[in-house]
Amino acid sequence: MTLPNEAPRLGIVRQPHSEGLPPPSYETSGSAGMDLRAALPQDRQIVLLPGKRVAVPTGLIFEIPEGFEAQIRPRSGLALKNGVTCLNAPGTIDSDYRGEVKVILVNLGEEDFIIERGMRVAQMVIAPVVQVLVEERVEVSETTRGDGGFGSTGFA
Ligand SMILES: O=c1ccn([C@H]2C[C@H](O)[C@@H](COP(=O)(O)OP(=O)(O)OP(=O)(O)O)O2)c(=O)[nH]1
Ligand SMILES: [Mg+2]
Repeated sequence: MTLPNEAPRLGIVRQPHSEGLPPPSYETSGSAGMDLRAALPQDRQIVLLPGKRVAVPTGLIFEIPEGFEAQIRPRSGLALKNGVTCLNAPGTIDSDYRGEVKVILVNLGEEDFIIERGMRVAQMVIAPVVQVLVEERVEVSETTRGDGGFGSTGFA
């Protein structure tokens, strides 16, 4: 898939344990996310027991363009088939983070879940971020909603 040359650029630096794994890429031309792979040693699996969580290494360090973030989100197939999801979804990768990106998975299913090298465990969406100035005020403007929330408009 080819993107225009002026598209924002995500820099990736590999750590040794991700050598040989395919880099993140869009699976289809309209994909919002790029899948992230588990950078485990060939001979090491993670057995994620029901109810347990783990930080899965990706072996990747990112340089996210300024003004963007990376969101780490679950894959729906793993969620539906195995009950495995990202515990902190969406995980936030700050543009100034220079450590290894990890995927925090939790097993909400009933069976053990085996994670192997190269498995696509989550997806990452690059999204624009707006940083705001915080202003302390005496009051906020009136609205029709006011302080109604948490189901105040009904459910049907
Ligand atoms: O799923 C995730 C979430 C975060 N991070 C890394 C990148 C992110 O920039 C950093 C901090 O994440 P966050 O702000 O969510 O965690 P925190 O608990 O607030 O830590 P900190 O005090 O370092 O901000 O940790 C990951 O590798 N994977
Ligand atoms: Mg933080």
